[in-house]
Amino acid sequence: MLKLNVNNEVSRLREVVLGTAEKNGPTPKVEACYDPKSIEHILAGTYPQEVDMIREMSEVERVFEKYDVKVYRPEVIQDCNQIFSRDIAFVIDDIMIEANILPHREAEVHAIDYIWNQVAPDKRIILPPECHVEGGDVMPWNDYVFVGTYSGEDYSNFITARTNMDAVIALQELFPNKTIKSFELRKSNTNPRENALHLDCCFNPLGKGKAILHKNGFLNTDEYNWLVRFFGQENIFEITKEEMYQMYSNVFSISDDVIISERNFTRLNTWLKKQGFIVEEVPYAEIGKQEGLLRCTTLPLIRD
Ligand SMILES: NC(=[NH2+])NCCC[C@H](N)C(=O)O
Repeated sequence: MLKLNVNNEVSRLREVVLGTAEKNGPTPKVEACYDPKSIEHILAGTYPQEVDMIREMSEVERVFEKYDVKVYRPEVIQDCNQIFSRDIAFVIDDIMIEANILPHREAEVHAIDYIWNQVAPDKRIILPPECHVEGGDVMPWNDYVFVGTYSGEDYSNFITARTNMDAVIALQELFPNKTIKSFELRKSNTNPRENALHLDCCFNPLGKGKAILHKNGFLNTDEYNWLVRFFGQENIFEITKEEMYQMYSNVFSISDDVIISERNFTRLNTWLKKQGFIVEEVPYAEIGKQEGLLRCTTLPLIRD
């Protein structure tokens, strides 16, 4: 049996799922895409190649090996995009919740059934079907769980809106001892610079009390300000619209002081090092073309 344990985003990582770009298939048609950044790259002829993405992900695997982190990969499904493992399930405390993911991505979920089946049955949860939720929107943070959502009446028009209020309420019922704190995110199906696809596209809590934040990703200023107060203004690394587009907030913490980041994120990496973090820099720019980065490709199972 797998004894899961994830209470926050930064405690020392022991076991993790890393997505895969194997057999990702050819460049998709625009109509088959579910985020505006992928569409942009298809139209520009710069959509990432499978070989390049496989190479980038193996660099991340190498970093995990260096830190003695056990890595699981999803079972490969022919012609299926399985890069963003973050969204297919998530762990809070010792409970694994299978995501009620965008129907386009449904097939991805069962590629980790072999992990799911190792979790004690009373620790596996599937929320009712009306609860839409993806792991990129869910961040356990000790007594809190931060959740990105969109509750506009036009929710169903947004293929970029993945987590609804039904899920927020269901999570609160599931974890009565935690505070589920939700944040309304800005959504755009067409402009990636105005689209916070998931909470981890505009916010990431780090070790040492620090956090990365992008104000425009939030629809509600009070909710943004709540985070600023929670972490303290002096601990926030505020990113620009362009940096959000580059996925600066989507780094991944192996521990309180070790962070995996993209090697071209110069302004961020310089700041992180100045704060005393060890920054493991990897090439991930090809992965980034599909509106996800390091946090999105990982699904932590066990942290200390
Ligand atoms: N946790 C995340 N931010 N995941 C990014 C997923 C990106 C993927 N193209 C999608 O639209 O679903």
